[in-house]
Amino acid sequence: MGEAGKKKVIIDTDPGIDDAMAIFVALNSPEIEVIGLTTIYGNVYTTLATRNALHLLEVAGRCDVPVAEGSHVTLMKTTKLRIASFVHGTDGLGNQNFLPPNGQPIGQSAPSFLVEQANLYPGEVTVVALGPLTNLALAIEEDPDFPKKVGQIVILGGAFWVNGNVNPATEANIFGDPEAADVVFTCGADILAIGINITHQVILKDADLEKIEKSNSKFAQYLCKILGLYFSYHREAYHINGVYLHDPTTVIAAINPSLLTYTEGVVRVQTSGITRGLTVFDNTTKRYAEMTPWTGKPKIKVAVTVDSPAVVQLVMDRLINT
Ligand SMILES: O=c1[nH]cnc2c1ncn2[C@@H]1O[C@H](CO)[C@@H](O)[C@H]1O
Repeated sequence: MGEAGKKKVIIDTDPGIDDAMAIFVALNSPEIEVIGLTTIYGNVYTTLATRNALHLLEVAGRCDVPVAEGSHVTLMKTTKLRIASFVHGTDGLGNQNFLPPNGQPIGQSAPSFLVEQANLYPGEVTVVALGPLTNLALAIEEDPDFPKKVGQIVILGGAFWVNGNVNPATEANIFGDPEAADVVFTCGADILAIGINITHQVILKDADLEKIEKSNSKFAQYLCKILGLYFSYHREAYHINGVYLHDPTTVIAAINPSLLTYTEGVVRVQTSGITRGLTVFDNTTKRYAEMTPWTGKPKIKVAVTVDSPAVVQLVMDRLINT
């Protein structure tokens, strides 16, 4: 049943510790109605992403939210995937080995679910994409009018004007399926890309974790169990006493875009060579002498600044006050 006045949101997710935080923030945000989760590989394989999505909905007491399983392979049908279990644990949720969920995904595939919902509520569905963009590229393949029917796509992906987190060139979600990312970025939909140039400014610190530990909220209690591994990974890999809030920041961008600023231009994705997965932004101010692969492609919004304290505060509020 639709909830009047609320933005309808589908979260495409590969849970994932920061995905768990993002899903909880979304479920506890009165501005939006989460109408479904779709799953994808990235932090874990897709089968485990589906299991974790169902599990997180059970933890939240929200088994009414449908889960549609997504692609197990890239757009080019590659089965050789890069899975970030070294960031999230082999179970994707901090190596806690929770009991399997009771729920089941719906029969429909993630791309079909995305197409169906965009047709049901034209212009009204926001897709928050937290993993590689395969499901969205497949939705566009299934229905070429999907970009016109979807409301907005808010993407956690890319490293704009900064180094990547997989290698100096590329960010993990884009690296996961560069061909899909190039299809999505150039599809003509209203797209807001949140790259790690933004999310590396939004850090949940040790002191925030202590506040979460003291909270009695069910989300906070649960997150205490899974956040330890994420903190130790960041200490080791980035030498920081805190964790980057990649996925929660992206959900906040869908809820309250005024906490970020953005610029507009054309984004293409490098699909070969040592820079495979690189996101290259054309600000479209230069009139190049020749046609380029960017020429005539639709512009997207790319976030350039973020009010980090406000985002962290909002994430904390939504996790602690339940
Ligand atoms: O070092 C890393 N390698 C691969 N994936 C990472 C790393 N750090 C974070 N993430 C995961 O990739 C997305 C953001 O790029 C987030 O989902 C984050 O959890």
